[in-house]
Amino acid sequence: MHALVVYESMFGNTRAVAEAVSSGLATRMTVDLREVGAAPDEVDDGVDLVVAGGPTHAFSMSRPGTRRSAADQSEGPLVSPGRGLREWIEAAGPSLRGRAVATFDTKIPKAYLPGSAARSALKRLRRLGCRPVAPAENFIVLGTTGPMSDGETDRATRWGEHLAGIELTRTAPPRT
Ligand SMILES: Cc1cc2nc3c(=O)[nH]c(=O)nc-3n(C[C@H](O)[C@H](O)[C@H](O)COP(=O)(O)O)c2cc1C
Repeated sequence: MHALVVYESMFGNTRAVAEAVSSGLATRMTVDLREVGAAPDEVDDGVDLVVAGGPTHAFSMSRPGTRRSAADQSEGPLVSPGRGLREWIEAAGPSLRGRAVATFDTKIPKAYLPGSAARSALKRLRRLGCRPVAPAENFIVLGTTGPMSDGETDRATRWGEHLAGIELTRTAPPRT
């Protein structure tokens, strides 16, 4: 079983979540972890599960303008200086059809900031003919540049373990 984990991150928080999810998946699967700029536009046939995550920007997945705004708020180079998750999903779309997928995001838990990159990504993936294996998952940051809320990376590892379990169960050959 093989998983592809694709993440977008401005300040490093979503990258930390993606690494933790990957370590959870790796308890039962081989894992290829890719920053979105280095993710393949043509997803290999051998990939059993695609997990995609990014930061919530303006209630959804990032856009060029929100990434420029993030760059203005950053003291150093961005983790994902190029394209975002939205653009990767569009590019990889044809090769994602029929795949098992799960999505996650990072976001600030404020009532005046509804919306979720993970939910938007899952909606788009479903329209492309993908098969979601879990609800969109949010991981909490305490401010725009972080840090992650206490315990969130551990929870991300457990979520990765959970996903690996779902996928293994669903694709296990029938008992004879
Ligand atoms: C331009 C911009 C817009 C944002 N909009 C939202 C939002 O609508 N809802 C939210 O919960 N967080 C929002 N945030 C906070 C991001 O979710 C936060 O920066 C991100 O989770 C940090 O992850 P990263 O270090 O991987 O980029 C926004 C951040 C930026 C820079």
